[in-house]
Amino acid sequence: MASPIQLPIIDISDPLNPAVGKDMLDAAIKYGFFYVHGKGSDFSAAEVDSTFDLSKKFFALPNEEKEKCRIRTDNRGWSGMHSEILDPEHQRNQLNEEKRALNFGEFKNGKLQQPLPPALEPHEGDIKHFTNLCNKTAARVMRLLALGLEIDPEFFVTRHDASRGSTGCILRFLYYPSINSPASSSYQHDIDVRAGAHSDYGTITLLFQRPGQPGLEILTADGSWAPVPVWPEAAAGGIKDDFPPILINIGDMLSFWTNGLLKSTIHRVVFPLAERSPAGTEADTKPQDRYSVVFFCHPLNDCNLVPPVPSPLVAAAGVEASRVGFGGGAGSLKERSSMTAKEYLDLRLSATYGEREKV
Ligand SMILES: O=C(O)CCC(=O)C(=O)O
Ligand SMILES: [Fe+2]
Repeated sequence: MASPIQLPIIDISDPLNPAVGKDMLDAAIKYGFFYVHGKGSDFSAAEVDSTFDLSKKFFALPNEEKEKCRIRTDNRGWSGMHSEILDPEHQRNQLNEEKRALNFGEFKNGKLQQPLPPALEPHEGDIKHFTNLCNKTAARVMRLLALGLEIDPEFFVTRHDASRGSTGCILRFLYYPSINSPASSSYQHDIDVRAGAHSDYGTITLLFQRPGQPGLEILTADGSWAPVPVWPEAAAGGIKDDFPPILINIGDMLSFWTNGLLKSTIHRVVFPLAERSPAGTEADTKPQDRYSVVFFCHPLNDCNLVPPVPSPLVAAAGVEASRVGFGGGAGSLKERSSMTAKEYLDLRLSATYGEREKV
């Protein structure tokens, strides 16, 4: 297995700094992944902590409670184990996709458009607040990417402005039980993963992780899997964050929209290496549950992704778009005169959740 990858950590406190935009763009082209410091983002450690507390509270509820908000075709709600197969070609064992998720969709007049279990109802405002912060920090990142691309810094922000219509944005709580939990006791490390290899569907994704709960890996250019540290070493120097830096990745839609210039990198979540040994042989290793909080950013539903982003860099890149938009069958940009964000997302979701309508 590859050693942990060292991704750049970017200070987004000034979202109109062109030099920072260039650094961010370089990382988006090279890795499709980078961190941003919590300092200079819109989040405080307390806001991140309390969101993880809420997630823990939700997943600890009895299943009958969670059943009330089971996920439907609109991609909102709770999914228990094995209801999402991200990598159907390679996953076959029952333990695959050993994760639980709760997806929150859009708010209208301050209200979520989906049922919540009673335990979460008093926290609807907190969830809205956290979603707003995600949108604000995403806007910083999008302004910087636009600067890097040498286009109007508001290009992406106006096309993601939820006050102008509906978007496919999702805030997601994830919970992966540890390897020692009864459900995962038949674990086989060569085929069992927590979340299968996939790329994200939207434009950018924000990922919040907890110290001591690693597991994310990205597929590198040489075809090996590289672990992505929760708290990268470089973060220790310079800016002192009080929660792990936020990991940002480019999704398929932004890759498609930039004609493949920005990279949508395949990633997965595994049981950390130290845990993948027979129980009892690694005395120091305490298997950990993993909680993560993810925000998938999507443009307005009717935003047209064709023609591509009007950047001289996109035009100059001349990427042949035969497989841009991995996984969704989006095909070549050249074959389509129009593709809205909603059409694109529907293509991706039907590939991942094909069976859900029958549940
Ligand atoms: O939990 C994680 O670290 C990543 C989750 C993820 O990649 C996803 O939900 O798309
Ligand atoms: Fe992902």
